[in-house]
Amino acid sequence: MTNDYKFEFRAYQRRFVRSVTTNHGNWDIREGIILRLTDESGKIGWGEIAPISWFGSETIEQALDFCRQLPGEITKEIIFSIPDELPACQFGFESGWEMGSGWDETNSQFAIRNSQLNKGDNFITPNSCTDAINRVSTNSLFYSALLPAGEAALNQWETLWQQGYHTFKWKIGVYAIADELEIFESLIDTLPDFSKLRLDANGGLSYEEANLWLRTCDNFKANGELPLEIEFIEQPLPVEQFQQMLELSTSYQTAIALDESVATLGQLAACYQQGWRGIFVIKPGIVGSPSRLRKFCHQHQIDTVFSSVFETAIGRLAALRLAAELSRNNRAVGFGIDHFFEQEETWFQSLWNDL
Ligand SMILES: O=C(O)CCC(=O)c1ccccc1C(=O)O
Ligand SMILES: [Mg+2]
Repeated sequence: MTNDYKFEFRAYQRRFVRSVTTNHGNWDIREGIILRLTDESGKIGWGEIAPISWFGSETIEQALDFCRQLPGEITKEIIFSIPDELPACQFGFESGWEMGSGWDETNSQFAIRNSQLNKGDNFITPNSCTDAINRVSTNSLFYSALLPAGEAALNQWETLWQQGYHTFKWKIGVYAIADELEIFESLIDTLPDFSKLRLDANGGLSYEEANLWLRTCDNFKANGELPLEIEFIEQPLPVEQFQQMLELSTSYQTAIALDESVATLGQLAACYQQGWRGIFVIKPGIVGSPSRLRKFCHQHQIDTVFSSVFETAIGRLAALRLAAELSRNNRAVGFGIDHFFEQEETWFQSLWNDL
């Protein structure tokens, strides 16, 4: 058998049920690429390329250009030599290969802890990805749910709590800090005991604001009145201010998680080299090559939180597989279903029906 795979791809655009609001503004439509690799024995692997250029990955146009210049038949060598400038492509192609003909190879190399993905699972359709997700999910992972920014969080957590979420993430740095601190106090007062709260600033705080948030969180903790835990503040400062975040991480009790700063594997390695031993948010969809991510995580026992890039079921399965395999410290994964897309059942059929 040769090393050749038939390569097909389709670009997609999907509207979020609800707009995602961060300190960068509103995000309404997810654009990405679904790819299919078929080997000579007919084994199929689906992959997803879901870039977030404002977060440090390639743009959707760069990813499309890359796909368009490839021939209709590609090799494993091509898949494993995609340049680092295209991290979402590295993820999409490599995980597509793993799901198809690389499935046995990667599963024997890296036993999937508790995930109960069946050997012989045949991912003929994305629906089978969704089935597999349910098996990975219910068996080994806790989920964090994303709350809407601002006051809307106060009305949203309860529904999510009833759905079984106990860890919540709330975006900060979106509105004036005085207003957000006030909402924060109400949120803390109303969240049930033993819930966990993550605050994500998306790099949108000033140094003074970051200190104020950390001090406020530390005070809540010191007062001991919190049966709820503030798990961490995520990416308080812009990527360029790494040294300040390093300093903040040693000055406060409240933990800091880097996200934008470690968007790609190269950045992650650089932050580790420069002494970061706090939490690393890993978004597999844009971090780059899964095999190199595995190698890094096995070599350096870093504290990780795995997180979605709001991909569809195809990228989500590959990302959750990595999370189940590489997560430590039992931290909830940021793959809440809060911003799911419209027309979940039919979009794929219409995307691929001309093949
Ligand atoms: O991490 C999570 O809990 C949910 C995912 C999330 O917040 C996110 C999703 C897409 C782009 C950026 C981010 C972010 O963490 O800032
Ligand atoms: Mg984040």
